Amino acid sequence: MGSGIFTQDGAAWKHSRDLLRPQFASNRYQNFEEIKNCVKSLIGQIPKDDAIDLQPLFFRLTFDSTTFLLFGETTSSLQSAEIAGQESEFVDAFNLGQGYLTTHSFVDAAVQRALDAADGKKEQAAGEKQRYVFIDALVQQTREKKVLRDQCLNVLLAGRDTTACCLTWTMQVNTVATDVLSTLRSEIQSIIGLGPNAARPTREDLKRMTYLNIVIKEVLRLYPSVPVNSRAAVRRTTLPVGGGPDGQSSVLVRKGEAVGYCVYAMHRRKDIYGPDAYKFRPERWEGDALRDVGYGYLPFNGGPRVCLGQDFAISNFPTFQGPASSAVRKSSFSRCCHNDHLPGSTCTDTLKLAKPFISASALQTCPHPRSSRRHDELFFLERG
Ligand code: HEM
Repeated sequence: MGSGIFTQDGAAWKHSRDLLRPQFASNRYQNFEEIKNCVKSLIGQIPKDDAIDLQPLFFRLTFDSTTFLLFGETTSSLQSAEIAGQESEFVDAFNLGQGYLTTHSFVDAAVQRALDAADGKKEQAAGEKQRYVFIDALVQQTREKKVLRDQCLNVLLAGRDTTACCLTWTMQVNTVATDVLSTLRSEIQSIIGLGPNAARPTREDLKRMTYLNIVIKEVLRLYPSVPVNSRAAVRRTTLPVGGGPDGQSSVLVRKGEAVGYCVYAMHRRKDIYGPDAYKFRPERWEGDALRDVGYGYLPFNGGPRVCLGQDFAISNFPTFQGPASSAVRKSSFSRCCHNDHLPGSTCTDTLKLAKPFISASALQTCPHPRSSRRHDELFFLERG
Protein backbone atom coordinates (compact mmCIF):
# COMPACT_ATOMS: atom_id res chain seq x y z
CA MET A 1 0.00 0.00 0.00
CA GLY A 2 2.99 2.27 0.18
CA SER A 3 2.95 5.38 2.28
CA GLY A 4 -0.54 6.84 2.51
CA ILE A 5 -3.11 8.09 4.99
CA PHE A 6 -3.80 4.63 6.34
CA THR A 7 -0.26 3.52 6.92
CA GLN A 8 1.12 6.77 8.25
CA ASP A 9 1.25 8.32 11.67
CA GLY A 10 2.27 11.67 13.07
CA ALA A 11 3.18 14.59 10.85
CA ALA A 12 3.05 12.51 7.64
CA TRP A 13 -0.51 11.39 8.47
CA LYS A 14 -1.55 14.96 9.30
CA HIS A 15 -0.22 16.08 5.93
CA SER A 16 -2.18 13.31 4.15
CA ARG A 17 -5.32 14.09 6.07
CA ASP A 18 -5.11 17.78 5.10
CA LEU A 19 -4.44 16.75 1.52
CA LEU A 20 -7.39 14.35 1.23
CA ARG A 21 -10.08 15.89 3.42
CA PRO A 22 -11.14 18.63 0.97
CA GLN A 23 -11.50 16.11 -1.87
CA PHE A 24 -14.02 14.12 0.18
CA ALA A 25 -15.99 17.23 1.15
CA SER A 26 -16.30 18.29 -2.50
CA ASN A 27 -18.19 15.12 -3.37
CA ARG A 28 -20.92 15.82 -0.92
CA TYR A 29 -23.59 16.98 -3.32
CA GLN A 30 -22.95 14.71 -6.27
CA ASN A 31 -25.49 12.15 -7.27
CA PHE A 32 -23.11 9.68 -8.91
CA GLU A 33 -25.12 8.44 -11.87
CA GLU A 34 -22.27 6.07 -12.81
CA ILE A 35 -22.49 4.34 -9.45
CA LYS A 36 -26.14 3.69 -10.08
CA ASN A 37 -25.05 1.99 -13.32
CA CYS A 38 -22.73 -0.22 -11.28
CA VAL A 39 -25.67 -1.21 -9.09
CA LYS A 40 -27.63 -2.01 -12.22
CA SER A 41 -24.80 -4.27 -13.43
CA LEU A 42 -24.80 -5.98 -10.03
CA ILE A 43 -28.52 -6.64 -10.20
CA GLY A 44 -27.97 -8.00 -13.71
CA GLN A 45 -25.59 -10.59 -12.26
CA ILE A 46 -28.17 -12.02 -9.86
CA PRO A 47 -30.00 -15.03 -11.23
CA LYS A 48 -33.75 -14.86 -10.69
CA ASP A 49 -34.26 -18.45 -9.68
CA ASP A 50 -31.03 -19.61 -8.12
CA ALA A 51 -29.02 -19.01 -4.95
CA ILE A 52 -26.01 -16.74 -5.18
CA ASP A 53 -23.20 -15.61 -2.91
CA LEU A 54 -23.61 -11.84 -3.00
CA GLN A 55 -20.43 -10.91 -1.17
CA PRO A 56 -18.04 -11.26 -4.14
CA LEU A 57 -20.41 -9.06 -6.15
CA PHE A 58 -20.45 -6.42 -3.40
CA PHE A 59 -16.66 -6.41 -3.38
CA ARG A 60 -16.70 -5.70 -7.08
CA LEU A 61 -19.37 -3.04 -6.65
CA THR A 62 -17.45 -1.13 -4.01
CA PHE A 63 -14.23 -1.50 -5.98
CA ASP A 64 -15.95 0.02 -9.00
CA SER A 65 -17.61 2.80 -6.99
CA THR A 66 -14.40 3.76 -5.19
CA THR A 67 -12.35 3.83 -8.40
CA PHE A 68 -15.05 6.07 -9.80
CA LEU A 69 -14.76 8.43 -6.85
CA LEU A 70 -10.99 8.53 -7.23
CA PHE A 71 -10.49 8.57 -10.97
CA GLY A 72 -13.80 9.48 -12.54
CA GLU A 73 -13.97 6.08 -14.22
CA THR A 74 -14.87 2.66 -12.91
CA THR A 75 -12.96 -0.58 -13.34
CA SER A 76 -16.22 -2.16 -14.57
CA SER A 77 -15.29 -5.32 -12.72
CA LEU A 78 -18.96 -6.17 -12.31
CA GLN A 79 -19.45 -6.49 -16.00
CA SER A 80 -17.03 -9.37 -16.09
CA ALA A 81 -18.06 -10.94 -12.81
CA GLU A 82 -18.33 -14.68 -12.89
CA ILE A 83 -21.05 -16.19 -10.81
CA ALA A 84 -19.56 -16.79 -7.39
CA GLY A 85 -19.33 -20.37 -6.32
CA GLN A 86 -18.20 -21.57 -9.71
CA GLU A 87 -14.67 -20.36 -9.11
CA SER A 88 -12.24 -22.90 -7.74
CA GLU A 89 -9.88 -22.09 -4.90
CA PHE A 90 -7.01 -21.92 -7.34
CA VAL A 91 -8.80 -19.52 -9.62
CA ASP A 92 -9.69 -17.41 -6.59
CA ALA A 93 -6.06 -17.25 -5.51
CA PHE A 94 -4.94 -16.50 -9.03
CA ASN A 95 -7.55 -13.78 -9.38
CA LEU A 96 -6.38 -12.29 -6.11
CA GLY A 97 -2.76 -12.02 -7.28
CA GLN A 98 -3.78 -10.77 -10.66
CA GLY A 99 -6.18 -8.34 -9.02
CA TYR A 100 -3.34 -6.66 -7.12
CA LEU A 101 -1.32 -6.26 -10.30
CA THR A 102 -4.27 -5.00 -12.29
CA THR A 103 -5.23 -2.56 -9.55
CA HIS A 104 -1.71 -1.18 -9.44
CA SER A 105 -1.51 -0.70 -13.18
CA PHE A 106 -5.02 0.76 -13.26
CA VAL A 107 -4.08 3.25 -10.55
CA ASP A 108 -0.77 4.09 -12.25
CA ALA A 109 -2.47 4.73 -15.58
CA ALA A 110 -5.17 6.88 -13.96
CA VAL A 111 -2.53 8.91 -12.11
CA GLN A 112 -0.58 9.44 -15.34
CA ARG A 113 -3.71 10.57 -17.18
CA ALA A 114 -4.51 13.06 -14.42
CA LEU A 115 -0.95 14.40 -14.53
CA ASP A 116 -1.07 14.73 -18.31
CA ALA A 117 -4.40 16.52 -18.13
CA ALA A 118 -3.07 18.89 -15.47
CA ASP A 119 -0.02 19.67 -17.62
CA GLY A 120 -2.24 20.34 -20.63
CA LYS A 121 -0.88 17.30 -22.51
CA LYS A 122 -4.28 15.72 -22.80
CA GLU A 123 -7.60 17.32 -23.66
CA GLN A 124 -10.35 16.39 -21.24
CA ALA A 125 -13.75 15.46 -22.58
CA ALA A 126 -16.48 18.02 -21.85
CA GLY A 127 -18.19 15.73 -19.32
CA GLU A 128 -14.92 15.10 -17.51
CA LYS A 129 -14.32 18.80 -17.00
CA GLN A 130 -17.58 19.36 -15.20
CA ARG A 131 -17.35 16.33 -12.96
CA TYR A 132 -15.47 16.51 -9.72
CA VAL A 133 -12.75 13.88 -9.73
CA PHE A 134 -10.66 13.20 -6.67
CA ILE A 135 -7.37 12.64 -8.47
CA ASP A 136 -7.70 15.84 -10.57
CA ALA A 137 -8.04 17.85 -7.38
CA LEU A 138 -5.17 15.97 -5.81
CA VAL A 139 -2.76 16.73 -8.65
CA GLN A 140 -3.33 20.41 -7.96
CA GLN A 141 -1.69 19.77 -4.58
CA THR A 142 1.16 17.50 -5.60
CA ARG A 143 2.72 16.17 -8.79
CA GLU A 144 4.63 13.40 -7.09
CA LYS A 145 3.58 10.18 -8.76
CA LYS A 146 4.39 7.94 -5.82
CA VAL A 147 2.43 10.11 -3.39
CA LEU A 148 -0.57 10.16 -5.71
CA ARG A 149 -0.47 6.42 -6.25
CA ASP A 150 -0.03 5.49 -2.61
CA GLN A 151 -2.77 7.81 -1.40
CA CYS A 152 -5.21 6.46 -3.99
CA LEU A 153 -4.39 2.85 -3.09
CA ASN A 154 -4.92 3.66 0.58
CA VAL A 155 -8.34 5.17 -0.08
CA LEU A 156 -9.25 2.23 -2.32
CA LEU A 157 -8.48 -0.20 0.46
CA ALA A 158 -10.28 1.91 3.05
CA GLY A 159 -13.42 2.19 0.97
CA ARG A 160 -13.79 -1.18 -0.66
CA ASP A 161 -13.90 -3.91 1.98
CA THR A 162 -15.64 -1.85 4.65
CA THR A 163 -18.55 -0.88 2.43
CA ALA A 164 -18.80 -4.34 0.81
CA CYS A 165 -19.05 -6.01 4.23
CA CYS A 166 -21.68 -3.54 5.36
CA LEU A 167 -23.74 -4.32 2.25
CA THR A 168 -23.30 -8.06 2.71
CA TRP A 169 -24.49 -7.99 6.31
CA THR A 170 -27.41 -5.76 5.36
CA MET A 171 -28.57 -8.38 2.89
CA GLN A 172 -27.88 -11.21 5.29
CA VAL A 173 -29.86 -9.80 8.21
CA ASN A 174 -32.73 -8.75 6.00
CA THR A 175 -33.25 -12.24 4.68
CA VAL A 176 -34.02 -13.22 8.27
CA ALA A 177 -35.72 -10.06 9.53
CA THR A 178 -38.59 -10.15 7.06
CA ASP A 179 -40.60 -7.57 9.03
CA VAL A 180 -37.71 -5.12 8.68
CA LEU A 181 -37.50 -5.87 4.99
CA SER A 182 -41.17 -5.18 4.43
CA THR A 183 -41.00 -1.83 6.31
CA LEU A 184 -37.95 -0.97 4.24
CA ARG A 185 -39.72 -1.78 1.00
CA SER A 186 -42.70 0.38 1.97
CA GLU A 187 -40.45 3.31 2.73
CA ILE A 188 -38.53 2.97 -0.53
CA GLN A 189 -41.77 2.57 -2.46
CA SER A 190 -43.19 5.75 -0.97
CA ILE A 191 -40.14 7.78 -1.96
CA ILE A 192 -38.96 6.45 -5.33
CA GLY A 193 -41.31 3.59 -6.15
CA LEU A 194 -40.38 -0.04 -6.68
CA GLY A 195 -39.76 -2.28 -9.67
CA PRO A 196 -38.88 -1.26 -13.22
CA ASN A 197 -40.61 2.12 -12.87
CA ALA A 198 -38.73 3.15 -9.72
CA ALA A 199 -36.85 6.43 -9.98
CA ARG A 200 -33.09 6.47 -9.46
CA PRO A 201 -32.64 7.79 -5.93
CA THR A 202 -30.89 11.10 -5.45
CA ARG A 203 -28.92 11.93 -2.33
CA GLU A 204 -31.91 13.93 -1.15
CA ASP A 205 -34.13 10.86 -1.57
CA LEU A 206 -31.69 8.79 0.47
CA LYS A 207 -31.75 11.30 3.27
CA ARG A 208 -35.52 11.05 3.41
CA MET A 209 -35.29 7.27 3.85
CA THR A 210 -35.10 7.42 7.60
CA TYR A 211 -35.85 3.75 8.13
CA LEU A 212 -33.10 2.70 5.71
CA ASN A 213 -30.85 4.99 7.70
CA ILE A 214 -31.48 3.18 10.98
CA VAL A 215 -31.30 -0.25 9.32
CA ILE A 216 -27.74 0.46 8.17
CA LYS A 217 -26.94 2.00 11.51
CA GLU A 218 -28.08 -1.17 13.24
CA VAL A 219 -26.14 -3.38 10.80
CA LEU A 220 -22.96 -1.45 11.58
CA ARG A 221 -23.69 -1.83 15.28
CA LEU A 222 -23.97 -5.62 15.23
CA TYR A 223 -21.47 -6.18 12.43
CA PRO A 224 -18.98 -3.31 12.42
CA SER A 225 -16.73 -3.48 9.36
CA VAL A 226 -13.70 -2.80 11.56
CA PRO A 227 -14.53 -5.05 14.55
CA VAL A 228 -11.18 -4.88 16.32
CA ASN A 229 -8.81 -1.97 16.48
CA SER A 230 -5.87 -0.75 18.53
CA ARG A 231 -3.89 2.28 19.50
CA ALA A 232 -0.48 2.83 21.07
CA ALA A 233 0.13 5.27 23.90
CA VAL A 234 2.20 8.26 22.87
CA ARG A 235 2.68 9.12 26.52
CA ARG A 236 2.25 7.51 29.90
CA THR A 237 -1.40 7.62 30.90
CA THR A 238 -4.17 5.78 32.72
CA LEU A 239 -7.43 4.23 31.68
CA PRO A 240 -10.19 5.02 34.16
CA VAL A 241 -11.48 1.50 34.75
CA GLY A 242 -10.76 -2.08 33.78
CA GLY A 243 -8.09 -2.87 36.36
CA GLY A 244 -8.18 -4.71 39.69
CA PRO A 245 -10.15 -7.84 40.57
CA ASP A 246 -13.52 -6.16 39.97
CA GLY A 247 -12.46 -4.19 36.93
CA GLN A 248 -13.16 -0.92 38.73
CA SER A 249 -9.61 0.28 39.21
CA SER A 250 -7.68 2.35 36.77
CA VAL A 251 -5.07 0.80 34.49
CA LEU A 252 -1.65 2.24 33.93
CA VAL A 253 -0.60 2.41 30.30
CA ARG A 254 3.04 3.20 29.74
CA LYS A 255 4.29 5.12 26.77
CA GLY A 256 4.53 2.78 23.79
CA GLU A 257 2.14 0.16 25.13
CA ALA A 258 -0.58 -1.01 22.81
CA VAL A 259 -4.24 -1.02 23.76
CA GLY A 260 -6.62 -3.08 21.70
CA TYR A 261 -10.35 -2.57 21.73
CA CYS A 262 -13.11 -4.70 20.34
CA VAL A 263 -15.78 -2.54 18.71
CA TYR A 264 -17.77 -5.71 18.06
CA ALA A 265 -18.09 -6.30 21.82
CA MET A 266 -18.59 -2.63 22.67
CA HIS A 267 -21.56 -2.49 20.29
CA ARG A 268 -23.22 -5.37 22.14
CA ARG A 269 -23.03 -3.93 25.63
CA LYS A 270 -26.25 -4.56 27.50
CA ASP A 271 -25.67 -1.57 29.77
CA ILE A 272 -25.87 0.68 26.71
CA TYR A 273 -28.18 -1.15 24.31
CA GLY A 274 -30.43 -2.97 26.77
CA PRO A 275 -31.17 -6.65 27.36
CA ASP A 276 -31.83 -7.24 23.67
CA ALA A 277 -28.43 -5.85 22.70
CA TYR A 278 -27.69 -8.92 20.55
CA LYS A 279 -30.90 -8.57 18.59
CA PHE A 280 -31.14 -6.85 15.22
CA ARG A 281 -33.72 -4.16 15.96
CA PRO A 282 -33.31 -0.93 13.96
CA GLU A 283 -36.14 0.71 15.92
CA ARG A 284 -33.83 1.06 18.93
CA TRP A 285 -32.37 4.09 17.14
CA GLU A 286 -35.73 5.87 17.03
CA GLY A 287 -36.38 8.43 19.74
CA ASP A 288 -33.81 9.80 22.13
CA ALA A 289 -32.76 6.69 24.08
CA LEU A 290 -29.43 6.34 22.27
CA ARG A 291 -28.90 9.96 21.39
CA ASP A 292 -25.93 10.35 23.69
CA VAL A 293 -24.35 7.00 22.94
CA GLY A 294 -21.08 8.79 22.07
CA TYR A 295 -18.15 6.40 22.01
CA GLY A 296 -20.47 3.46 22.70
CA TYR A 297 -21.06 3.47 18.92
CA LEU A 298 -17.92 3.56 16.83
CA PRO A 299 -18.36 2.05 13.35
CA PHE A 300 -16.39 4.87 11.75
CA ASN A 301 -14.10 5.41 14.72
CA GLY A 302 -13.93 8.87 16.30
CA GLY A 303 -11.56 11.73 16.94
CA PRO A 304 -9.06 13.08 14.44
CA ARG A 305 -8.82 9.80 12.54
CA VAL A 306 -12.54 9.36 12.05
CA CYS A 307 -13.36 7.75 8.68
CA LEU A 308 -12.96 10.25 5.85
CA GLY A 309 -15.25 8.36 3.50
CA GLN A 310 -18.29 8.13 5.77
CA ASP A 311 -20.29 10.58 3.73
CA PHE A 312 -19.42 8.84 0.46
CA ALA A 313 -20.21 5.43 1.96
CA ILE A 314 -23.58 6.16 3.49
CA SER A 315 -24.70 9.46 1.97
CA ASN A 316 -24.39 11.44 5.15
CA PHE A 317 -27.52 10.15 6.78
CA PRO A 318 -28.45 12.63 9.47
CA THR A 319 -28.19 10.26 12.41
CA PHE A 320 -24.67 9.12 11.58
CA GLN A 321 -22.99 11.93 13.38
CA GLY A 322 -20.56 9.76 15.32
CA PRO A 323 -19.04 10.77 18.62
CA ALA A 324 -19.08 14.53 19.03
CA SER A 325 -15.60 15.97 19.09
CA SER A 326 -16.51 17.86 22.26
CA ALA A 327 -16.85 14.46 23.95
CA VAL A 328 -13.27 13.73 23.03
CA ARG A 329 -11.10 14.23 26.04
CA LYS A 330 -7.69 13.04 26.78
CA SER A 331 -5.26 12.69 23.96
CA SER A 332 -2.84 9.98 24.80
CA PHE A 333 -2.92 7.39 22.05
CA SER A 334 -1.57 7.07 18.55
CA ARG A 335 -3.31 5.04 15.90
CA CYS A 336 -0.66 2.52 15.24
CA CYS A 337 0.29 -0.35 17.46
CA HIS A 338 2.74 -2.03 15.12
CA ASN A 339 5.94 -2.64 16.94
CA ASP A 340 7.96 -0.74 14.40
CA HIS A 341 5.98 2.36 15.24
CA LEU A 342 6.55 2.13 18.94
CA PRO A 343 9.01 4.31 20.89
CA GLY A 344 12.01 5.50 19.03
CA SER A 345 10.17 5.48 15.70
CA THR A 346 7.92 7.97 13.96
CA CYS A 347 4.83 7.23 15.99
CA THR A 348 4.08 10.64 17.40
CA ASP A 349 0.50 10.95 16.34
CA THR A 350 -2.13 11.47 18.95
CA LEU A 351 -5.54 9.95 18.93
CA LYS A 352 -8.03 11.46 21.25
CA LEU A 353 -9.46 8.49 23.02
CA ALA A 354 -12.56 9.28 25.03
CA LYS A 355 -12.67 7.60 28.38
CA PRO A 356 -16.36 6.78 28.73
CA PHE A 357 -16.26 4.09 26.07
CA ILE A 358 -14.33 1.73 28.28
CA SER A 359 -16.96 -0.07 30.26
CA ALA A 360 -16.75 -0.89 33.92
CA SER A 361 -17.23 -4.51 32.94
CA ALA A 362 -14.31 -4.48 30.59
CA LEU A 363 -13.75 -8.16 31.04
CA GLN A 364 -16.37 -9.65 28.81
CA THR A 365 -16.02 -12.63 26.56
CA CYS A 366 -16.03 -11.48 22.99
CA PRO A 367 -19.37 -12.64 21.54
CA HIS A 368 -17.98 -13.01 18.03
CA PRO A 369 -19.11 -16.45 16.86
CA ARG A 370 -15.75 -17.30 15.32
CA SER A 371 -13.72 -16.09 18.26
CA SER A 372 -12.08 -18.91 20.11
CA ARG A 373 -10.06 -16.77 22.44
CA ARG A 374 -11.39 -14.88 25.36
CA HIS A 375 -10.81 -11.28 24.67
CA ASP A 376 -12.34 -8.20 26.09
CA GLU A 377 -13.39 -4.80 25.02
CA LEU A 378 -10.02 -3.89 26.23
CA PHE A 379 -8.56 -7.14 25.23
CA PHE A 380 -4.88 -6.73 25.41
CA LEU A 381 -2.26 -4.56 26.90
CA GLU A 382 1.16 -5.50 25.81
CA ARG A 383 4.57 -4.00 26.23
CA GLY A 384 5.69 -2.38 22.98
C1 HEM B 1 -19.46 1.37 5.72
C2 HEM B 1 -18.34 1.83 5.23
C3 HEM B 1 -17.13 2.24 6.02
C4 HEM B 1 -16.78 1.96 7.32
C5 HEM B 1 -17.56 1.16 8.34
C6 HEM B 1 -15.51 2.61 7.57
C7 HEM B 1 -14.83 2.58 8.77
C8 HEM B 1 -13.61 3.20 9.02
C9 HEM B 1 -12.88 3.15 10.27
C10 HEM B 1 -13.32 2.38 11.51
C11 HEM B 1 -11.77 3.89 10.12
C12 HEM B 1 -10.68 4.14 11.18
C13 HEM B 1 -9.52 3.20 10.99
C14 HEM B 1 -8.45 3.47 12.06
O1 HEM B 1 -7.93 4.57 12.13
O2 HEM B 1 -8.13 2.55 12.81
C15 HEM B 1 -11.77 4.43 8.77
C16 HEM B 1 -10.80 5.25 8.25
C17 HEM B 1 -10.77 5.70 6.96
N1 HEM B 1 -11.74 5.52 6.00
FE1 HEM B 1 -13.48 4.48 6.25
N2 HEM B 1 -15.10 3.25 6.43
C18 HEM B 1 -16.05 3.05 5.46
C19 HEM B 1 -16.04 3.51 4.14
C20 HEM B 1 -15.04 4.30 3.62
C21 HEM B 1 -15.02 4.76 2.24
C22 HEM B 1 -16.09 4.47 1.19
C23 HEM B 1 -13.86 5.48 2.08
C24 HEM B 1 -13.31 6.18 0.87
C25 HEM B 1 -13.82 6.15 -0.32
C26 HEM B 1 -13.18 5.49 3.38
C27 HEM B 1 -11.99 6.14 3.63
C28 HEM B 1 -11.33 6.13 4.84
C29 HEM B 1 -10.02 6.74 5.05
C30 HEM B 1 -9.21 7.52 4.00
C31 HEM B 1 -9.68 6.48 6.37
C32 HEM B 1 -8.38 6.88 7.08
C33 HEM B 1 -8.58 8.14 7.88
C34 HEM B 1 -7.33 8.51 8.70
O3 HEM B 1 -6.56 7.63 9.07
O4 HEM B 1 -7.16 9.72 8.91
N3 HEM B 1 -13.93 4.76 4.27
N4 HEM B 1 -12.91 3.99 8.12
